[in-house]
Amino acid sequence: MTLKFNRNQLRAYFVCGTQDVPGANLETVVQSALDAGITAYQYRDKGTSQLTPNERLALGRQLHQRCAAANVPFIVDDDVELALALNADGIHVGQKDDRVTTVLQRVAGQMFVGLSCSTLAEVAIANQIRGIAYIGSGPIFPTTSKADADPVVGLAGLKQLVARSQRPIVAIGGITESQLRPVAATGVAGSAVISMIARSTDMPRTVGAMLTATAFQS
Ligand SMILES: Cc1ncc(COP(=O)(O)OP(=O)(O)O)c(N)n1
Ligand SMILES: Cc1ncsc1CCOP(=O)(O)O
Ligand SMILES: [Mg+2]
Repeated sequence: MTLKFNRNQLRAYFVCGTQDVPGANLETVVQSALDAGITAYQYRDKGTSQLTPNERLALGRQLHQRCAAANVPFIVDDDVELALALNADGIHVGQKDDRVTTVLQRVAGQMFVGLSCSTLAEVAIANQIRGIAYIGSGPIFPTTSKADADPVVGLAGLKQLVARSQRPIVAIGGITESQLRPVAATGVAGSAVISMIARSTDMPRTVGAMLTATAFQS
């Protein structure tokens, strides 16, 4: 049985793959983040990842087990067949991935679906599609973690997207601890980050700051 979506899962959303933690063990990093209190984990293994498809599947099984033990949703990025093979709790797709309507039909209610929207036009279209659980919007600030990132949205742009969206929005892209409160003040349900957690020297403090910033959002 997969975990059902609720917007509080977006409060401290960790996105990470092997490419983001060179020289480290992704399982160890994710377990530390779970112990620190993340509310969602997205398995986004791509780009310079050196894993074979079978290795990616095997690692995904291990990561899902760790998330399940912590009652934290395990979300797969992009790859519908991998998400189904892992019985993931959710999948996240972007505007350049499989069409979200196709993904919704393919997963047929087996998992929740998140969609990337970085413009008002994309949000308006998403509002018309039944079944989308949440929206990921960004990059809010410049990022070095995604080579093909869209233009920077900024806090003012994010506020406009929140006002237009009928689904909860999680902000992503270049978010640092000093920006958590200004990001939360736009009305988003939370922040999704790679570097801020993956490179943290004090994960309990970092994740705690994410949770504190969104403490009174729900
Ligand atoms: C929570 C969240 N928001 C946005 C993204 C970006 O997705 P996408 O635009 O498909 O880009 P890639 O991550 O696939 O490079 C995300 N992954 N998660
Ligand atoms: C996956 C993704 N989508 C938009 S920006 C981004 C990268 C976020 O990484 P970081 O938190 O290190 O900027
Ligand atoms: Mg994608």
